[in-house]
Amino acid sequence: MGPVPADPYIRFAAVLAGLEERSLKEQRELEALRAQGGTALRDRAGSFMLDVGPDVGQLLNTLVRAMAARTVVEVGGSVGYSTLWLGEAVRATGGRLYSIEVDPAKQAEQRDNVTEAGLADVVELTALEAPALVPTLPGPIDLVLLDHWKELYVRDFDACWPALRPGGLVLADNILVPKKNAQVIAAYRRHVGGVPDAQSQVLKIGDGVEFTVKREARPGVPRRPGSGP
Ligand SMILES: C[S@@+](CC[C@H](N)C(=O)[O-])C[C@H]1O[C@@H](n2cnc3c(N)ncnc32)[C@H](O)[C@@H]1O
Repeated sequence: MGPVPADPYIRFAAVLAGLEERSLKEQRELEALRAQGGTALRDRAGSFMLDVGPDVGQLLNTLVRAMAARTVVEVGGSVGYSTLWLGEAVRATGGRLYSIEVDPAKQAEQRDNVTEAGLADVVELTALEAPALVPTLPGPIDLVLLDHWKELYVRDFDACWPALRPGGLVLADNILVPKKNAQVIAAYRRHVGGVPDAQSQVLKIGDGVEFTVKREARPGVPRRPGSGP
């Protein structure tokens, strides 16, 4: 590594660019494995970044800034691509990002990337799963990103929801792609659609992101039509 640039944004952008280059290469490898068929893809899938991509990454950064989010939870940090986008924004809001990654090899890479991007002081990396982490947080959560194994979305939505502030957001990635998750994603959307103070909408960005905002409590007022699937 050469001399560390003084401007924190340049450090962040340089690490991000390296990860985007790696992601493009990995997408070509993933396509080749998919074409091979059998278990080739399943056997190797755990070693890929599987990142949200630049459009969703930038959206995450914009939302944290626009909401002045101070407590942000990421479930599924991988090697740190979305972590960097969220982390750069919480540095601007004076907040803190809690990023969960349960794979030790990925978390080690994530730590290197977060440190190299100059974000180690605002990003807390943990292997505590969401139901264990949430009770330890210092205050209400402003924003949650769910981007881990899809069969855990319901469990971890339920872990975060009671701690989310009114007006807070849960974002769930991979709502439209890959199609192999369609059933488990449909079950997640049905679950969230049944939560009385939740209002959801899917955006066709990246692999499809469901936004779920926590509505303010208004006893006796029925849920808005069209909220949820
Ligand atoms: C799709 S990748 C995350 C990509 C990342 N958000 C990005 O944009 O770079 C999913 C990650 O979730 C992690 N994971 C699996 N189960 C988890 C759990 N219970 N809690 C947190 N992360 C988990 C996997 O190890 C994997 O690295």
